[in-house]
Amino acid sequence: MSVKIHPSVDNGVQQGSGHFTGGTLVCKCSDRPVKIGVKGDVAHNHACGCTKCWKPMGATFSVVAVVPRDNVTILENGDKLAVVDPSATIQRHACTVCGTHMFGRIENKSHPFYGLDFIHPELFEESGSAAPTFAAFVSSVIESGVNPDEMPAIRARLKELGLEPYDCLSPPLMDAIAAHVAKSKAAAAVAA
Ligand SMILES: N[C@@H](CCC(=O)N[C@@H](CS)C(=O)NCC(=O)O)C(=O)O
Ligand SMILES: [Zn+2]
Ligand SMILES: [Zn+2]
Repeated sequence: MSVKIHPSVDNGVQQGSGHFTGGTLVCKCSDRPVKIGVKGDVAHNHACGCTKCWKPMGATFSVVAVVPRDNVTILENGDKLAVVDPSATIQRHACTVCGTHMFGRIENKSHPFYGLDFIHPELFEESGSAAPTFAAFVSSVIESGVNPDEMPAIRARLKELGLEPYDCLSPPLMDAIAAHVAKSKAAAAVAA
């Protein structure tokens, strides 16, 4: 049985054009779709295996990337949006009709990723945005019902696709989080 990761990578990872200038994310509704404008290219695009990130039907992983929050605008039918879990760090604004997550926003100003919104590049009407480069929260797919015995094949497939698997985030992102924490602690010590 072939291992399915996500429809946008199962036939090979499509590289970005390198000059994507932005586009429109569109939900799955045929009537009054939600449209979100995004300026510029995405960064840190990756497959995420966590239970919270939105996945299309049949996908084991989500594909999710970040963009500066100031580059994200609700263009059409924003009245259909609602936050999935207001208690979550990432406030995922989803279409209440089709369930598609349109953007996830961090409102906690002291969070290491404050200022970035999480989006799903497969929802772009336009092609060419930067490709995924790693896989995060890989072990978490077990929480969604994947048999632990399948994990070696899933990790092998991710590696074959060039998506290095990590059970948390990639080393550069973990380093960025730790650097933010260290800086905050140093600032708190000076203020004390
Ligand atoms: N094992 C957990 C991991 C959840 C998790 O920590 N997800 C990461 C990656 S998206 C995160 O930053 N979550 C913050 C949030 O969901 O608000 C799950 O699968 O539910
Ligand atoms: Zn919708
Ligand atoms: Zn996730």
